[in-house]
Amino acid sequence: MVRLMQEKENAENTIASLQQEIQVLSRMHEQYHERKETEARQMEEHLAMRLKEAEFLLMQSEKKVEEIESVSQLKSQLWTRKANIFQSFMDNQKLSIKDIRISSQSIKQEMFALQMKWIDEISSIGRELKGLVDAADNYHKVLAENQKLFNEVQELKGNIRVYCRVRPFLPGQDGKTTIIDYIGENGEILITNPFKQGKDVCRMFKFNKVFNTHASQAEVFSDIQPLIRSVLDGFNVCIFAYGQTGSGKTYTMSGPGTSKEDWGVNYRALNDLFDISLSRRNAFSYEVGVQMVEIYNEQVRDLLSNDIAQKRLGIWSTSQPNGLVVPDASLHPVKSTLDVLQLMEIGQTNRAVGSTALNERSSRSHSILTVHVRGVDLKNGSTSRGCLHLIDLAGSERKNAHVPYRNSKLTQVLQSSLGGQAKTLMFVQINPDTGSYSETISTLKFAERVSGVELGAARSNKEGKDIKELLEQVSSLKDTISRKDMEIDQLLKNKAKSPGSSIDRNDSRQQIRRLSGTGSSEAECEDNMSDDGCSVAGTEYSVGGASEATAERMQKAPSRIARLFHTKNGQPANSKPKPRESALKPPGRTTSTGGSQATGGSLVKPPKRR
Ligand SMILES: Nc1ncnc2c1ncn2[C@@H]1O[C@H](COP(=O)(O)OP(=O)(O)OP(=O)(O)O)[C@@H](O)[C@H]1O
Repeated sequence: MVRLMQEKENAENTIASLQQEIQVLSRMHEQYHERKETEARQMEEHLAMRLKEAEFLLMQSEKKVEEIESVSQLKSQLWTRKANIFQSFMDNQKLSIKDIRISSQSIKQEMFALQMKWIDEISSIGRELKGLVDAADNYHKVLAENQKLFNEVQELKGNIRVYCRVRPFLPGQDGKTTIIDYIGENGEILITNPFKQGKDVCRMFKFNKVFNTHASQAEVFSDIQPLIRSVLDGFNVCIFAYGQTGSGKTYTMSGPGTSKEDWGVNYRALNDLFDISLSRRNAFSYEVGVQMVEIYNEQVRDLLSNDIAQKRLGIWSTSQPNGLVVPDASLHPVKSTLDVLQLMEIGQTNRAVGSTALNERSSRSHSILTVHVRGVDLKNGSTSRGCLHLIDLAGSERKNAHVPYRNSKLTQVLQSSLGGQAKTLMFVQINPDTGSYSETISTLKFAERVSGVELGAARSNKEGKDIKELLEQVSSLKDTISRKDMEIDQLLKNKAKSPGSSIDRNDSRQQIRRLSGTGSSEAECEDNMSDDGCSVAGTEYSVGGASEATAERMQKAPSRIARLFHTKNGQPANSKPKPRESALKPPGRTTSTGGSQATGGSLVKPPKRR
């Protein structure tokens, strides 16, 4: 029993401990269960969230799939369209290539037909060309004939032409009264004396043409164009404006501005010169050179020289064979109007540099632009030389009273262009203001005298082949003569030294010359020269190698010019000079002094003795 009791007790202890264990285990189980539930809940929540996210992502991917599907659909449509376009382009290209092939075939056929036609035409042109060559042979003859006729017309118009231009009143001079009463169609101009009344109040002048105040620059130039043509035909032409200060000389010669409408005679003349030379380029080749000098206080200065402090330039009595009257002034070759304009600008600048008061100086000095033109006839090789003087004169009232015109440097420089060989155009500029009445009348009187002077027919400086040969012969003869002269002098000296000799020097010289057949006697020469009032006996009038006709002209021109300026001094101008010795006078007689003393033109010659 005890044992049983013991066992019972043990069993009861075991049961109690087991119960305790069961309790502990059940508590642990409950805790575990609770924890698992909590975890399961958390997991559930987490899974629910993930589910939502997955659903969202799914939705988005579905959207994207839709988008991609629509884009790819669009792209595929685009590509299909492009493929269609490309296909149609290719089809078109194929068609065009077919067309091109067809047309190239037809062009080839046309070309072949054309070639055949050309061959026919070329052979017929060849025949026509032959005819043209024959006609071209005649062209030169017709051209020469034309030039002759043209010059005859020019001669009929006279080789000194005087155009009068009336300056309008300037802005601000509206109330002023004009002294111009009437301007006629045929060059008449009637001037009223504002200080007189009754009869003799008006005075009529007549010139080749009178331009009224409204005349445009182009109108004024239109009558001058033929003169410019003459320069290219080998004539010397001189254009200048004369008038009191402020009467419009510069306006007429240079123009008031640089626009084409404003261009004065200078620019228009040069433009025409180059235009005409261009139009003749198939028949003639021209070389053009320019000199520009200024005459101030009777000194000649080169306005185109680099050396500003130029020395006084010498003037040649007769122009040299190259046509230069002032050979030491620089000569600049030019090819276009622009070249000349640039040189003129340099000239103006040099004028300004050399002057302290430019305005004062420019209205007291003359500036002379000389354009030298040498032409060669491409067909027969003959040459011509012409020069164009464009002159900006000093104001007429500013001229130095004690320098007579015929002795002035201006007339010496212009000798070859005022003589019988030249064509001269003078613009008489007048101011319509009553205050300028007396100056205007004296200007018009001078111009009237100038327009009455007859210069004779102008001649061109042409040297044909035969003339060239003659010139060569003449120059070799002149050499022979000068050698003989030296021999004669030597012989005479020897004779004079030998005792008992009493030879009349002139007689023996004439005898020897007669024997050698070298022309006129010296006595005759001296007679003629003194009779003509020429105090520069022994002056050489011939240009090296001038023909007889030229020599004759050279003799006449000086006298005419002397008369021109003679009349200016109020003396009669209608007596004709006696013929002088031949121009081919032996150089042994020549005592040419060069510079201003030598006299190729009568511009330095004293008036004829009466
Ligand atoms: N035909 C014209 N029409 C309009 N204005 C003119 C005309 N002629 C001259 N003039 C004007 O008159 C003024 C004087 O002219 P310009 O300078 O040409 O005279 P000038 O005779 O050359 O004088 P100078 O002897 O001082 O050089 C200028 O203002 C010019 O523009």
